[in-house]
Amino acid sequence: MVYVIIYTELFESEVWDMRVGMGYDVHKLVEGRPLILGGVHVPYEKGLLGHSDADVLLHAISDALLGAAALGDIGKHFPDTDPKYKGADSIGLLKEVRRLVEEECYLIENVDATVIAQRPKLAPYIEEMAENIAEALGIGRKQVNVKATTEEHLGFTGEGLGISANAVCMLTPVDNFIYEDVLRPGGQTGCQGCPGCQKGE
Ligand SMILES: Nc1ccn([C@@H]2O[C@H](COP(=O)(O)O)[C@@H](O)[C@H]2O)c(=O)n1
Ligand SMILES: C[C@@]1(CO)OP(=O)(O)OP(=O)(O)OC[C@H]1O
Repeated sequence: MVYVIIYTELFESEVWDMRVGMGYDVHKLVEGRPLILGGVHVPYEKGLLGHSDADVLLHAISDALLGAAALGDIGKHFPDTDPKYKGADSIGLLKEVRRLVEEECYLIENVDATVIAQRPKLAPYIEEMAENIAEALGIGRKQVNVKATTEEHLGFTGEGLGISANAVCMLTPVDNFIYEDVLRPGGQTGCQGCPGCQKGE
């Protein structure tokens, strides 16, 4: 009962500030470049063109996270005019996005993303992509979902001219977990009782 009352008060007092974010990115497919998606080198006759490694999936996820934390977008933090990011490994950029999000005292609840590619078949690589993303973000494997779809030969992705990706995420302020933990009957898990991430595991 106390649990319900305090939770109701949290909702009413705006402390319960969950945030959603969405991200979208697209890169052109060209010959002579490796195809990197979710930090996985996917064997294919073409790769994505970009200033960085052009990992369209990680860029969409980065933008979703930055959006949820009201931190702008990937281009603001890693400008494509900066030689520092030439050929950049987007897993490293995603880790930096995580740092920025955590600096704002948010925990990442989940990430869900879709890669839109007519070819190649991505199913064999999806698990490794999700594992890479979970590791870079310091969250559990079950907090990440990656999907792939074709666009039924329609439009620029359907014609194989490029690959795009969409992502959404949810963040929770660290505060909520402190309140939840105080109220949680029984045991405590994770760092100092915080159940929000796997940092201590
Ligand atoms: N590049 C892709 C695209 C799709 N898949 C998998 O195939 C399923 C069916 O795709 P549709 O576009 O016909 O809906 C999809 O759910 C994916 O599992 C893939 O592996 N690689
Ligand atoms: C990460 C960056 C760095 O140049 O990568 P790009 O390969 O330029 O990719 P894009 O998604 O067009 O923009 C994001 C850039 O900030």
